[in-house]
Amino acid sequence: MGEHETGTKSPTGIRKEPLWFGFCSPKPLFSICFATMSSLEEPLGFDKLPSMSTIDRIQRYSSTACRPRVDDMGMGNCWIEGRDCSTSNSYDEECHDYMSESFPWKRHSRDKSQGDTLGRRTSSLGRNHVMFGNGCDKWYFPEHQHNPKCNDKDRRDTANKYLKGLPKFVKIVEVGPRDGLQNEKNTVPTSIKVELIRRLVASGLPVVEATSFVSPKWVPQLADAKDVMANVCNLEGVRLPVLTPNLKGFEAAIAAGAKEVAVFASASESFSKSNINCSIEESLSRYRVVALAAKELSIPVRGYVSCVVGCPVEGAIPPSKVAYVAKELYDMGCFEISLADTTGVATPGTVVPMLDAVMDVVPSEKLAVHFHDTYGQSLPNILISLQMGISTVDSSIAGLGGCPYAKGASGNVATEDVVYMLNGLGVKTNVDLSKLMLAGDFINNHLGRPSGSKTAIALSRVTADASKI
Ligand SMILES: CC(C)(COP(=O)([O-])OP(=O)([O-])OC[C@H]1O[C@@H](n2cnc3c(N)ncnc32)[C@H](O)[C@@H]1OP(=O)([O-])[O-])[C@@H](O)C(=O)NCCC(=O)NCCSC(=O)C[C@@](C)(O)CC(=O)[O-]
Repeated sequence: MGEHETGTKSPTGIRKEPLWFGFCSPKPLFSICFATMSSLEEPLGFDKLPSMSTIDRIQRYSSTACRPRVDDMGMGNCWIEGRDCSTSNSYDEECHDYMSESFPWKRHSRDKSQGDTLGRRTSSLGRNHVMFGNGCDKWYFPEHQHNPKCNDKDRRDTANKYLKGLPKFVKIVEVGPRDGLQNEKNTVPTSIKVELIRRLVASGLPVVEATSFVSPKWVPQLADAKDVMANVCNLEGVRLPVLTPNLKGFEAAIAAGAKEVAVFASASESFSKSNINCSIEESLSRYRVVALAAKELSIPVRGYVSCVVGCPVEGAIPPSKVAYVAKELYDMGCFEISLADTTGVATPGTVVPMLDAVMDVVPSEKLAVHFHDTYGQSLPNILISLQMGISTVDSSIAGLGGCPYAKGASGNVATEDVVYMLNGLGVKTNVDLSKLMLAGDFINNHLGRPSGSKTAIALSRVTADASKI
């Protein structure tokens, strides 16, 4: 079936006007000081330590907490679980030992005062290695073995138990300029989109989905796709895929300079109809035409499956249906299939069976996950996906996004939050979090509202506090 033949079919059903879920009232702009970012930009993973003032606070708190029996504390134990600090309400030697032994930052603070060994160690470990499962040489605390009180093996075993199998590197596919901005109530000017893409690229992101070559009637926010591409298509060191719903979109994308495209199917019949105005099978026929044309030009095609867990109309989606659509996309030549929880209803409990079904038919290294954060489940969903062997994650700067055709869906998981978590896990991304936050700050300033990233909000508060000291 020819593409245009398919594309001119009369609307089959429940096409609706776009539904907007953006924020309403502009808020005061953020002005973020990054002067001290370098020491604050990473989560406290095993290889990180808090500032000395934080250590002081912890010590102060522990000293007052180590007090004699207090009725409302029940058994008279120290607030520190399992320790009996029953002798004094002053700083207690026993508790001090306990703190020294149990919390890595105590040892780190000692190291720090002894020189820059720790600094060198953390920067060499940095985000580039997963520390679990490969033997003692990669353990975070080399000094640990010299401390007779430390039970190194136990901790290694615990880390192995919970974190082994995580990938060493996660490829982040930034979808903010497309998935994020397609859902904005007010169309963002082309120049702002272009600058956002440039800033995202500058942060080290390897893939930035730039725009969509879809009908401007349905997604007017991205009607400037051609102009956006004209300004970014020559950026180096990054891949800039664009969405193409049919051959018309594909041809326009290639003419505009796109070197990679993405097609988007759905595991929900209803969502397929409301999003692209055709059935799942019709969409797959269109995409086969696109995939064929792309193959002739050696253009890589990414495939999306939407509604992989739930659909706003149909409710729960069976994993077998997701697997079917994913396999069809894979078989037609998509080099990667992104599994999208369009409305953000997934939890790890539903992600596992869905991924399990898809992995039966598509290799895990060809899969990506794409979570929306409607219920705040994105990070646990990503973590469980990584544990299951996924190493490509879609996310959106500042948590921008949503789908005009998915009522109630909130933005994508924020890229800053994903990078922060991966940094904390020691998983490499090659993304510079402080530069990423500058990109987020840039678009938030333009949109006139705070970031949708918890990490960005927290780090900007911390830096603001630090700048007052
Ligand atoms: C698929 C169509 C085009 C069908 O649109 P249609 O109206 O059903 O079909 P049509 O083929 O009859 O076309 C109607 C008009 O659009 C034009 N047209 C046709 N194709 C194109 C094109 N490529 N670019 C520009 N114009 C196009 C076509 O030429 C015609 O123009 P007219 O004669 O009326 O002047 C339309 O429904 C559409 O553009 N849908 C896109 C919807 C969209 O972008 N949704 C958001 C994507 S997000 C998503 O899917 C989820 C994802 C990926 O983010 C993952 C997740 O979280 O789930």
